[in-house]
Amino acid sequence: MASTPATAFLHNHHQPPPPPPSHHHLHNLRPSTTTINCTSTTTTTTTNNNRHSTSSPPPFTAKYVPFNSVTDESYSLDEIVYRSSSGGLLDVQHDIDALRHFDGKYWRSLFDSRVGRTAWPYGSGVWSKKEFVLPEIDDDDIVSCFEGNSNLFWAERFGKRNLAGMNDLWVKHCGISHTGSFKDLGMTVLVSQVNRLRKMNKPVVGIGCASTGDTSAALSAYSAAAGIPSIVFLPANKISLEQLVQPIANGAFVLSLDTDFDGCMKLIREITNELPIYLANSLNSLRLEGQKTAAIEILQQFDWEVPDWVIIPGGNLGNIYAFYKGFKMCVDLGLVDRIPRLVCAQSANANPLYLHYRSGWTNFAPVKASATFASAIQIGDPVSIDRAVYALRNSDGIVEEATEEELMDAMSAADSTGMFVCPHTGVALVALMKLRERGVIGRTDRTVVVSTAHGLKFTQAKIDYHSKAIEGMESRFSNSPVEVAAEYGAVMDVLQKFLTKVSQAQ
Ligand SMILES: Cc1ncc(COP(=O)(O)O)c(C=O)c1O
Ligand SMILES: N[C@@H](CCOP(=O)(O)O)C(=O)O
Repeated sequence: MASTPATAFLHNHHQPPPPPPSHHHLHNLRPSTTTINCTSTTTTTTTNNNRHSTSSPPPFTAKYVPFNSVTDESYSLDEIVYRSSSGGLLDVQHDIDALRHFDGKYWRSLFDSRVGRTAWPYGSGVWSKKEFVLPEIDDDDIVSCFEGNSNLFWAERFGKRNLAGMNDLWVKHCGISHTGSFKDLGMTVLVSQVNRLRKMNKPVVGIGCASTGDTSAALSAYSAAAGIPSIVFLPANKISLEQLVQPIANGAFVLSLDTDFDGCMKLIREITNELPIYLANSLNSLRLEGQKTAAIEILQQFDWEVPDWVIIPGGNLGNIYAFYKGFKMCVDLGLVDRIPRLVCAQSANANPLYLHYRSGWTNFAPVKASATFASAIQIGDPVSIDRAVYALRNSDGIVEEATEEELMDAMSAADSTGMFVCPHTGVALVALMKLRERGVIGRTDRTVVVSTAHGLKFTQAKIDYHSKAIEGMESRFSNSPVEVAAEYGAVMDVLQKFLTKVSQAQ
């Protein structure tokens, strides 16, 4: 493996020069396949002997274009722009012809060669796919916490017990991550690009977002790592304490606003148009470039076999499109030959996409989202509605919804098989159960449920469930602590009863 130890510390300039321990140096090594540098024009060979081009590849590039529209309009990624000239969404478009200079086998081997390594920045699950993400950024400008590479967990017991023997069920734990949600995947890309823009003296004083708790946590952590001020707009009393403490601890400027997420989103859009604050919500298509790597990672974890179904909880609806985009790019570049069917799962209390789907995609109307235990998806007017509809229509997709009782039961049932998932994952599990019951998803279909946040962010919801404190909810999987006197006899008594009960059940 080629390394540049003498200059290695330069590649992680947010940290002090490295002390002697070798792991710090390792963390900053250049990649082993430096020959596929994003701007390389030299003859290319690889260390793994896959198909390689003997002619010079053109540089890999990407730009903003209007989303799903045929036009000449485009913008450099170094411009500060969130909307097309007609006010529509933007998309990051890669030079696919340049990437096609290499075949699918080449890209698969390259990405596989980077997994689990410490070479800066390719050890990150996002930056291991740098050429598909932000090909032109300098490695020194990247702000990464080595996000991604999350566990794709075989949910064997949940499948057997709760889905009548479904045996090829997987949970992609995107929430087991630096700040506890999938938002890290997109935020590393956005904050890295802002870091670059600031070095170019572009007018960015801080980065801002509206949030239901996870975007704000990721934004404040990555901004703090880069030394960039962050500003977060939170709907007062609508996010969990664990989520609230994250931006506070990371030193963000936190505004608690007497409105809901949709109200915060409207305000941040207006304010980022006026002040030198860069918008970090997924309206900004840069975020989706990072989030799409979760889809590529799933393919990689299945040795580049394509699952039949991927089920994703949806709120502001950027992520469902990010997954579509990741899968589609792998088809376009020959890494795989098809995409999975996508399912978007919503809380019945915040279900504008579900209603739109049920209307046959005829008329979209925002809703007033009401309180839900899946609080991070309490969103009634999703900014990425057009992206979501596009993703679902092009993947033969389905939208499902889950009631409060359904989602809490599903979350708790999953926890009782050894997971510790968030309520949003509960929403996705309900969608799976409904589609299995209707026979849409088959018993042997390979299915991935995307778990979007860490369960530890939602402890109050779990405590309320297990203590049967939720009005009108049976809490059928509750498991509350037994209060018992600290005496040998009392403890023996309850334990004997417990052991009798469990042996009868076995
Ligand atoms: C935990 C969690 N799950 C799911 C979502 C939905 O993602 P998206 O807004 O991209 O649809 C969000 C945020 O909205 C979230 O924070
Ligand atoms: N759940 C999100 C809502 C905002 O979504 P975004 O992807 O558009 O930033 C959050 O955690 O804030």
